Formats: sequence, structure tokens, C-alpha cells
Amino acid sequence: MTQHLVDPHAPRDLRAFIADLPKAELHVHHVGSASPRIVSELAARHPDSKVPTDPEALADYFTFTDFAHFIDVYLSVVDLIRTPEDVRLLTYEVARDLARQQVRYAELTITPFSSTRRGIDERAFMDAIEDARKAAEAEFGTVLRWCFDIPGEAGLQAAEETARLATDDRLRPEGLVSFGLGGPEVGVERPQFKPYFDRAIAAGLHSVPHAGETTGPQTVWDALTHLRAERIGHGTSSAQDPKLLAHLAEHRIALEVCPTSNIATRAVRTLDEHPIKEFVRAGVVVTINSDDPPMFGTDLDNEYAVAARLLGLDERGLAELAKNAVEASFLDAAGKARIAGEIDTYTAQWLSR
Ligand SMILES: Nc1ncnc2c1ncn2[C@@H]1O[C@H](CCC(=O)c2cccc(C(=O)O)c2)[C@@H](O)[C@H]1O
Ligand SMILES: [Zn+2]
Repeated sequence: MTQHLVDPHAPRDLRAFIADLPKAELHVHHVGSASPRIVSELAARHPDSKVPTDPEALADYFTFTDFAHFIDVYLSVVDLIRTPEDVRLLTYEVARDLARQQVRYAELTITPFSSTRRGIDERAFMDAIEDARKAAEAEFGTVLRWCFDIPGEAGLQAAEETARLATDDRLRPEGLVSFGLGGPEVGVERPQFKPYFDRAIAAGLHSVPHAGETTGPQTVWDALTHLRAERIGHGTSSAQDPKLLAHLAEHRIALEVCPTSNIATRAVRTLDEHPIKEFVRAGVVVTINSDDPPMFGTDLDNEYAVAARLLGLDERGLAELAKNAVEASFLDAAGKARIAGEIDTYTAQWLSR
């Protein structure tokens, strides 16, 4: 594997601070969060799969030559999820991993189209994620919310199906807060998805498409103009357009930055070339996220350690980053105040040791 789970450059003390810092995770994919243990368990349930079960072989399997290769591998893991019980297990175990990292609140991106087109009953799918969400909140104290995303490359039929599942009152799960768009961006123009985002927004959902991960700043403008994005998944190429940076800063449209992901999918060449510093310098609200952590050999704690190094942050700076995510989340005001308060209390206690 090309990545280190713990940023070797982060001072030990800072890593200890991060480990217990209460956090919010805003950009993490459901299937992309399957740990090697969950993948092994699912692969053992479905032995015809090409996904290796041995952790060493899995690390190799999760080394990507480019973004298209990443999506191929991602879809082979999607193929492991075949029954409502697989969906429930995955969701519950992902919540356990988040809770272990002191994640108090997470918006998990789920692609229901990928499951329903593979034959999982839509009602059973919704029941499985909701059942896991409630169990996780009761047992781990981590609050989960859903973002249903369109896999853009699968076309407008996928968009239609995703919009239907997200807006039909008989199906729409209680935990759903937002509507997204993922997958490759090249040749998948954002404006064609406007009618589906319009329907989702009219049904009370927030708009959080991926944009500017593997294409230029025009994709981010398109996401803002046509899809009425309230946050942007990645937005990496925004750094190439000073007017766009100024717009994001002025309107407090947060970027969901996932540094290690961008290296693993080869969207950015090296961490030192990552534009996160330019975002902060331009006054853009930056949140730190993990995207598909086991596939990228990372976790949210490690992403905070990477951000601390790239931005030169101490504990106070890290606490501010964590609070950015709380503020940019779709939690209600009381929920935001509770987690922000926890972050402040924890940081003050840490600094007065
Ligand atoms: N870094 C990422 N950047 C972007 N997206 C990411 C990232 N990580 C994970 N995803 C996920 O990958 C899915 C892609 C799925 C997809 O393209 C596809 C195409 C054709 C058919 C099918 C199918 O299921 O039959 C699926 C997205 O919906 C998104 O949730
Ligand atoms: Zn993503």
C-alpha cells in the first residue's frame, strides 16, 4: 500500500490530541468505508467475488493507477453487497469505526441506485440503513445522516432512480438530509442533473455534489449555478480560479477536502502540491474528510494529521478545523452547539494539562 495510516510527520502529541478530539465527518462513502475486516466478511459470504480476503492482498488491490481504476475496484466492492443484511452489517460497522475516532456526527454518502439495480429490494434497503443508524446512535452515540448520490456515469436513469428514492415519501428514510453526485467527472457534465437536484431541493434536501475533483474549476461553477451546491465535494481545482475562490469564501460554501484520497486516486500528484493552503489563504471554509478511508489506507484522524502538517496547525487550529465541519454540517442549531461546545471543552482541558 502506498499510504501510511498514521502520518509519520505528525508529532506524537498532536496525534494524541486528534485521536480524542470530537469530530464531524461530512464526506465519507458508505461502501468506500468498508474496513478490511468487513470486506473479508462480505467476501467470505460471497466467495465468487474477485475481491481478495487476505488483508495483505487487499492492500495491493487498493493501490490505484488512476481515477478510472479506482472506480473499477470500488465497483467490485459494491458487488459484495447483495442482501439487506449485508447493507445493515456494513452500515453498522462503519458507524463503529467512526465512533472509535470520536466522530460524533457523520453524513454518509450512499448510492442506493447501485444496490437497487443489483436486485436489493428498495424497501428492505431503506430499512437496513435506518435500522443500523438507530442501533449505532443508541450503542455508540454517533449520529448518522445520509446523502444519497447519483453515480453520474451511470446516466440519467440512475439520476431518475436516485431522485425517486430520495423524494418518495413512502421510501425516503428519516436520516436523509442531502443529495449528491459522484463518480468520474470527465464527460459527465453537471448541468444535465439540474432537474433531479431541483426535485431533491424542493423536497427539502441539501445539495452537495462532487465537483472539481478530476476536472477543472468550470465544473465547480456548474455545480454552484445549476445544482445550487451548498458545499462542494473536493473542489480541488477551485484553486486554479481566484474568482471562484472569492465566491466560495464570500458565500461560505465549504469545501469537503479529502487530502489522502486525492493522492490515492492520482487527482493530485503529491500531498505537498495539494491546494488546501490556497483555500485557507483565500478565506474559503475548509472541512477535513476521509472519502473512502480503508481503500486509501487512511482514516479521519490521519486526515487531520495531514492537514495539521500542510497548514502548520497546532491544537487550536485543529479544533477550528473540527468546528468548521460542525458549522458546515446539516445538523440543527442545538446539535451544532453541543458538538462545538464539546470541542472547546476538550481543547481547553488539553491545553491546561
Ligand atoms: N473519490 C470519489 N469521487 C467520486 N465518487 C466516489 C469517490 N469515492 C467513492 N465514490 C463513489 O463512487 C460511485 C461511482 C459509481 C459509478 O460511477 C457507477 C457507474 C456505473 C454503474 C454503477 C453501478 O453501480 O452499477 C456505478 C459514486 O456514486 C460515489 O458514491
Ligand atoms: Zn467522495
